[in-house]
Amino acid sequence: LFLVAETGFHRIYGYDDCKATADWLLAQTDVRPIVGIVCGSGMGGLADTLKNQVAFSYEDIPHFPQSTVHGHAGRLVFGTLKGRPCVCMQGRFHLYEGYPIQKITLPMRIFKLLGVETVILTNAAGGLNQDFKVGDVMIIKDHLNVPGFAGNNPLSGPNDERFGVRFPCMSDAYDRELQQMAMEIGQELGYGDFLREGVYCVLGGPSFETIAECRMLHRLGADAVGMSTVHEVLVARHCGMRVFALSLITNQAVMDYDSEEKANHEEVLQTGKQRAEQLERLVSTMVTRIEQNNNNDA
Ligand SMILES: O=P(O)(O)O[C@H]1O[C@H](CO)[C@@H](O)[C@H]1O
Ligand code: HPA
Repeated sequence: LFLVAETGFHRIYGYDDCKATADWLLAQTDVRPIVGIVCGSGMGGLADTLKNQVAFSYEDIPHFPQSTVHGHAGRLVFGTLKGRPCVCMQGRFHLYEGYPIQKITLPMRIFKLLGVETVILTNAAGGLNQDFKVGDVMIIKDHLNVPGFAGNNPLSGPNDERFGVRFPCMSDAYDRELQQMAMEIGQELGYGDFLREGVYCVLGGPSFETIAECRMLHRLGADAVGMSTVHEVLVARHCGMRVFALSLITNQAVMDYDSEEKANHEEVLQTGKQRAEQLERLVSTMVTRIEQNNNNDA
């Protein structure tokens, strides 16, 4: 049994497996989602705001990985946000959980085959930009893919043209219209004081960064650092979905040897709770304004 589980863990799933999972899900719900949402650490409350829910535990979904991190419930929730059909991952997967990088991102391809056109990703991140405060929400405008520098890219391996091209462009990874829309909605909702934009840097984790690493990343142009999202963005863009992503700055990255601060996951989850309601309002308002069939040129 152990051997079977081990083999399953490392198997790379292809188009037919993704299609089988998508068809399995579509057979069990009438919801036909046009927006897919991924909840970051401590931000799973977003999924609870969906109406007319049909929810699946990850362990019941064929080929789906399991959530292993506190703050990631492990449920795929279908439903509507202000009348718009959505699917929401209440819990995501990370490299440090030990999954192959292609498996972490498998849900993006399933989203695509469910009919999703726009993906909204949220994450918890450490603030590197010295102007950022804990509780700030950073609209991601670009990323630094550090694991990718070492060849750790979910698009490595044979390319299946049914999903996308061998060499996808990433200079337009984060949809500019959606960034603009988020800024406008944020202003309307009175969130201007804590709404920022910037560059997100992904690392492998699970250890938090050293002081020297934070200083280096900041100098390289990163405004926030985390352990997720970028892999999902690469796969979502590869198969032509529009992407919007935001980071909740849950802690200030430690950049100073005199600091007594220590990064910890409890603080990350706690900050998530404090901003939960505003994040939910921002995302649900965005969903109501996202037009259908906007990604045909992608
Ligand atoms: O990126 P999300 O899933 O929000 O989680 C972030 O929070 C955890 C660390 O506290 C890491 O997993 C980091 O990536
Ligand atoms: N570093 C990396 N990942 C994180 C952090 C951090 O400081 N905070 C939340 N996720």
